[in-house]
Amino acid sequence: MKTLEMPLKGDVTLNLENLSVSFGGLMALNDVTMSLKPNVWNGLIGPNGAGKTTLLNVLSGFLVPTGGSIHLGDENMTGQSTQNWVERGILRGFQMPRLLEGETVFVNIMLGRHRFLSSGLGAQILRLPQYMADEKRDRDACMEIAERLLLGDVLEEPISNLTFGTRRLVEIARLLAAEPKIALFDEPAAGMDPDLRHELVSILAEIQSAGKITAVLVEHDVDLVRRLCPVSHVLDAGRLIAHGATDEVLGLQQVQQAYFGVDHD
Ligand SMILES: Nc1ncnc2c1ncn2[C@@H]1O[C@H](COP(=O)(O)OP(=O)(O)OP(=O)(O)O)[C@@H](O)[C@H]1O
Repeated sequence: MKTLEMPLKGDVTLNLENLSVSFGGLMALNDVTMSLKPNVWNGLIGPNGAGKTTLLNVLSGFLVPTGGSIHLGDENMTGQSTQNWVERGILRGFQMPRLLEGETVFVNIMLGRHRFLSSGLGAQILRLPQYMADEKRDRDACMEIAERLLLGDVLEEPISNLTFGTRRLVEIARLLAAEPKIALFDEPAAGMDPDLRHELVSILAEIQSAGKITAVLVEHDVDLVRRLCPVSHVLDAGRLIAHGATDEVLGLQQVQQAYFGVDHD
């Protein structure tokens, strides 16, 4: 099977400094400092309620932090809109896929290409050459991604006809179609049947080993984190309690205690 080419490089470091998010009195993130290096896949793990989804929300502009800062290279991204995050190639998936239910699989994947449209509305309506060239480029890119994500046979199906697992594949295809520099995955394989899950993990491993994008993977399955992420960050009750090489981090007593409830004393 053809390997997916991801043309953009995740060439900038995302630095989070003393990041906090509070909901009333609850600190969902508490003074979190971490660095996401270019082209590295980062596991983001921790028990339920640790703050993982909150962190993804902050890193995609869905939530404004109550304290601290985020810099993408030299650029201050703190509190920027979702559109600004998308324009910089920082893109996220959701635990529950957010798709246009009445539209086809192909139309949904094509939405990922929106940020590459260089021609205006007038050119689209008149189908001017620049628009036609953009459209062909985008259709070709989407076809390739759809084929690799096993969606070739359902391209014309409306989303409402699909199983949950296939919806998740469509959302991941849309994310990849947008050529992310930094991809934020929120338990991408959760809820999939074992065969589909196996396929998806192979595809993610292929993209990871190509080394062209940075990723954050929120995941409860530590074997999957071990396979895909050389580096991991562990949150517990909003605090970053460990980070470093995944195998080392998972072996730490503090992490075992927080994550698995295992006490070595
Ligand atoms: N919009 C909100 N309003 C109030 N509290 C919230 C909100 N979003 C999250 N929280 C709380 O913030 C804390 C962190 O939640 P978050 O969803 O980030 O955890 P998580 O690590 O992703 O958990 P899980 O693994 O269960 O998905 C939890 O106590 C949660 O109840």
